[in-house]
This record gives sequence, C-alpha cells and structure tokens, in this order.
Amino acid sequence: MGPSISINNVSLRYENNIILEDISTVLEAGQCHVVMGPNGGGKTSLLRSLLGLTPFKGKINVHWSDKKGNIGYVPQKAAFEPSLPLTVLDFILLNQTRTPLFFNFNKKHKAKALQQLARVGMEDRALLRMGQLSGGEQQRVLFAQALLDDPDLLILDEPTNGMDENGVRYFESLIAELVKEKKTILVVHHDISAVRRLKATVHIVNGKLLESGDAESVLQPTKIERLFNHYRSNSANIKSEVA
Ligand SMILES: Nc1ncnc2c1ncn2[C@@H]1O[C@H](COP(=O)(O)OP(=O)(O)OP(=O)(O)O)[C@@H](O)[C@H]1O
Repeated sequence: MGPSISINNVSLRYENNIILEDISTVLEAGQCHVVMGPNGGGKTSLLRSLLGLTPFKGKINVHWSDKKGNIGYVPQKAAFEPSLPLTVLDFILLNQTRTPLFFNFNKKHKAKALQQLARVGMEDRALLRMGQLSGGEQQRVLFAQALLDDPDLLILDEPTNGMDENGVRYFESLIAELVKEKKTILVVHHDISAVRRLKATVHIVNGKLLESGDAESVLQPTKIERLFNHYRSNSANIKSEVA
C-alpha cells in the first residue's frame, strides 16, 4: 500500500521570486494524483520539495500505513552523459544494484531489468547505447528504471513528454495496474485528455493550489481557461510596470 502525503502551508521562493504560496492539501493513499497548471506554475518545484531536493517553508509528511516502502522518481529529463558507452541495460542495472559498472551483473539482475524494459515495450532496445535512443524512448527507460524497486510511491515529472501513442498506451496501462495495487502515484502532466483517461485526482497549481478534485469536475471546459492562465494574479502589476 502506498502512503498518504500531507502538505501543510508549503511556500517556496527563489531569491525574490515567489514560486509556491501557502499550499496545503492531503494526497490520499493508493490513488493517482495529477498536478497540472501553466508553465512556470511551480509543479516541478512542488515535486522537488516533496522529495527533499529543494528547501521550502512549511511541512510535508509522508504517512506509510505499514513500514516505509520504496520511492520511485522519474525527473523531467534523463541525467546521463550521452557520449558514454552505456547501454540501456547497463543504465537500468546501475540503479538496481548500486554496483560499479565493471563488476559483473548476475543473471538474476539482468532478467529483472529486461522484465522492466518489457513492461514499457523497450526490451528489444536493451543493448543500444542510451545516447542512441530518442527522447520518448529515454523517457520509457527512465520509467522502467523507476519501477525496478517495486515502489509504493511513484513520482513522475511529465513522464509522457515526447512519447508516441504506443509509449503513452504502455504508460497508461501501467498506471492503471499500479493503482489497482494501491500504490500512490503523483504525476505532473500537461495533456488534459490523457489526464481524463487516468481517472486521477487533479490538483491545479499556479503558485497557489487553485483547485483539487476528480478530473471530471476540475477539468470542465468552462474552467480550463481560468485555471491554465499563464499569468498569476499579480502579473497585471508587472505588465503595467513594464509598460
Ligand atoms: N533553481 C532555480 N532557481 C531559480 N528559479 C527557479 C529554479 N527552479 C525553478 N525556478 C523558477 O521557478 C518557477 C517554477 O518552475 P517549475 O519548474 O517549478 O514550474 P513548472 O510548473 O514545473 O513549469 P513547466 O510546466 O514549464 O515544467 C519558474 O519560473 C522557474 O524559472
């Protein structure tokens, strides 16, 4: 079972720039939660706060029902040196075993890594170099890597960015499978129709938490323009100052 997460009065600023303002909500356990909102609205900053990767004010508590489980994270972009002769399989195994590459990986590790690649339709790319993959293929590999430790909490930052329809289908059926297993999933997503298909709880963030609820009620066509407006309420002042 995945954890629930309580977010209490979270605020974050980079120098004088206020990014998140007094965000409070509870992410229920065993559900898929989607964070949406305009570019620069602070979605990634919220995920990074949750993961302890950036300092913030307020409190975020992860409540595990039993013992603490594993956490999987897929960042917005793959972090690897494209010129390294690192195969897809090596890349997955590095994370799995936390063993230097010059050690021999055993058969069990390799079989498990191939199994995860198959879950995202990438087993036939296992021996290609990471640098030879397209952006969407790299996203799929990152997703496979995040699934390796059988995470109970999965945090994904725009996981389908650059993925083709086939990749998106793999992604959506895996999310449905993980929700059935009562994992907690938190995903930043931009595609409104895709989010409607995920049957998730949607949280709209643009500096503040503007709205939370099921996809059907939050993503009503009449609300979308207001919720996804790129400008924050105080940007009118900035525009008049510039003029
Ligand atoms: N390390 C940093 N230092 C200074 N400013 C930053 C830093 N990281 C992010 N920002 C700023 O914080 C704001 C929010 O960024 P964030 O990446 O959280 O937004 P986002 O909602 O995920 O955007 P997008 O949809 O474009 O991915 C942006 O204006 C960005 O420029």
